[in-house]
Amino acid sequence: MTSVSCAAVQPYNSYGSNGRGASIGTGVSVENKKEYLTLRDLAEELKRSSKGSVPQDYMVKEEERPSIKHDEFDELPVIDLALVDKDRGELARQLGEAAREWGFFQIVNHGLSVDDLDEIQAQGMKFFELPAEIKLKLGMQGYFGDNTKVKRSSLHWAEGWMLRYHPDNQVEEKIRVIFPEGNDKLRDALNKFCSATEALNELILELLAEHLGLGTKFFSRHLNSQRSVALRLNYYPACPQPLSVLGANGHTDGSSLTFLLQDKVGGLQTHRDGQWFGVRPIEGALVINVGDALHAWSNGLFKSVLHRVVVNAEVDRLSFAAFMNVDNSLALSAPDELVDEDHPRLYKPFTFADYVQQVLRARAEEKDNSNTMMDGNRLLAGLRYDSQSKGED
Ligand SMILES: O=C(O)CCC(=O)C(=O)O
Ligand SMILES: [Fe+2]
Repeated sequence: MTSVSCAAVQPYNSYGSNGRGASIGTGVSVENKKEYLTLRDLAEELKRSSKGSVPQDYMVKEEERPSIKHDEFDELPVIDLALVDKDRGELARQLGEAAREWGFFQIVNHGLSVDDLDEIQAQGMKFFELPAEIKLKLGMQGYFGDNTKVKRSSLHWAEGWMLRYHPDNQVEEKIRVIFPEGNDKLRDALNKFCSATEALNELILELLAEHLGLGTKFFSRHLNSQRSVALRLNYYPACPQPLSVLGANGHTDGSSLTFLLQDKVGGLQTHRDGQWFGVRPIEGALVINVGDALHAWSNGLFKSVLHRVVVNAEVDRLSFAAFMNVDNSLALSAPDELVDEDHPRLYKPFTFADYVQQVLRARAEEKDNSNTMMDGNRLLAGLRYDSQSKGED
């Protein structure tokens, strides 16, 4: 895979800059930004020195500032996957309704135990706790958190580590960059999370197809050797001014489905009926959301919902996201079964590569760093039949 298609795996997290750069602004007492190589270093310094304030560059616009705190939650559907053996039809109904109504849901009894999840998170946290010089060895392609360069990730008050899992599993190779002698525990943790979520992805795509009355393999048939999976570890250090920053700006994912393991802290928020709602951390659960690819493929029936991350002043937060993407060349065309007079075909058939072009075009046109740029509805607008769009050429 080329680096472009690697970027394609998750447009929000992988493309371009949020334009804010990472230089230390006027608001911080820190003179030399190079002393604080990573965001974690800067956050640690702010924790130590009570006079420090968040650099201007990290502050978000007034209208984007969080109004709901990291520990205020709404109830998303929680779906018990153990139903698969008892009543597959009922499980398909629950998943389908959640994907249509909410675009976000949580699953329990999915096969990864609480101990497995704790171990995965412990290994992930150890990565972010490494000295800056070691993390920086990964370079700007996959590690987001270098404070000395213009920030290339749209994630904001966050460090991130992005690796490809399919095709060609980069886990071992990337681990060797930071641990030349290898690190079996970290490798096993990352591989376990990805392989388990890949299997769950296949099952859930099958159940969602069944819910829509399509052949079981309608969405999952592309999961062959060309399938595309990326892993992202997100680390959000505690921030002394949590209401002035965002851990992640509002965005949708480009995936078909995204599987998220969040820790106990909370901070993920979804947009619903014009408001933001916090996603409650549930021990042992995984959060799943529909991405832009599945939204378009289901003729808009499944929702790709805007989400963001808020941070807090007390405690760092960690999350693992596995993005289940579609192959660049796969034509995403809604099946005839989902099209009738009341549900006209919304999108022209497009490939994921076309979608990536849309994202790049939108980013190039981005003038004001507005977070709505990352809204799938806007990104996909040029691919709609009813658009007057510039996206047709
Ligand atoms: O950390 C989270 O809760 C969400 C992260 C996210 O949305 C992403 O990485 O795309
Ligand atoms: Fe996301």
